[in-house]
Amino acid sequence: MTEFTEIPVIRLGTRPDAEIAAEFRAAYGTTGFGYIEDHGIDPQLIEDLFDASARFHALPLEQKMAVAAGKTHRGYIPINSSTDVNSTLADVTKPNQSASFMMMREDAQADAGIYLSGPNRWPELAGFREALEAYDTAMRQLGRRLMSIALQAADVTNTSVLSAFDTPTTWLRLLHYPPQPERSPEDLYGSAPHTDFGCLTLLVQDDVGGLQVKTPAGNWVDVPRREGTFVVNVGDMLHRMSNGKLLSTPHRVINRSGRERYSCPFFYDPHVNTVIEPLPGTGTPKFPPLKFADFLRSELEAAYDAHKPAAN
Ligand SMILES: O=C(O)CCC(=O)C(=O)O
Ligand SMILES: [Fe+2]
Repeated sequence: MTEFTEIPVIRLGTRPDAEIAAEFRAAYGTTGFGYIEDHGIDPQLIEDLFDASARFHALPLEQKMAVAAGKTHRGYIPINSSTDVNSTLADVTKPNQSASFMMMREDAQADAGIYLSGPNRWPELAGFREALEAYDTAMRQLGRRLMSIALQAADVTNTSVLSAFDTPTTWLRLLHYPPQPERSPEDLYGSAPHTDFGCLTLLVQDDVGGLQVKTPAGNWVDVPRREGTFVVNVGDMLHRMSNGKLLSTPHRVINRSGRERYSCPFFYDPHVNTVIEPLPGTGTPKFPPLKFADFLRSELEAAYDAHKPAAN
């Protein structure tokens, strides 16, 4: 694998997809991360989202716990309630030092045949739901465009898998990282080393910093905010679909800035009942087929207290 020292920048705009796909292939075949600029998302939507996030996290704990996330993974996920024990990247024993609000796809009701389906849990906070829904709608379009580019980048010859994104699995996560004490233990993380488990992650963050990406040689490269861009990375499912051509790169967050840090990743994934396998055109399959729901269940049950089989 090729060592890297910085995160590449890819401009979308109105350039032909084939041109963008070539750059995508170069970036995601080596770093697995990129800054995507000229992406067409209205900056006002992002401003409103951060405003909604700050107002939510500032609520009294009791009000946040009133919308605590359960087995459908929607609502408030308090600090110290998830530990990346499945990580093969570090011996993770301490829970992540972050709290978050999770919005997923809005389903009228939970369907037993569709893992994680159900309605969102909304706090009583003026304009909150509206801000998240407007952002989610815009991001789905960008996610879809980037998925299509990613498939071209991986030489996929039959793109019928895109229909698995007609009813996508989406996760909009409003993360809050309190400052970690200067002298906190080495293995205490805002977010422990991990890879993302889905297809694409599109992240906006404030200017506090703390996100780092691991290089093949084991170095950690900082990924600071770059104005007007999203940090976009490939997850484990797209890695498999591309037959390993696009990389799902380990990353982590350590907030030793002394300041509060806010970030908002949007995860764009296929329907949970999709079978994930190397796609036509990508070569001799290096991965066996896998149902996305089965993979998600094992990941969430291992990491999140609310998903442990004994929890309700
Ligand atoms: O907060 C960040 O910058 C990254 C968060 C992250 O890696 C995740 O939620 O998967
Ligand atoms: Fe991540």
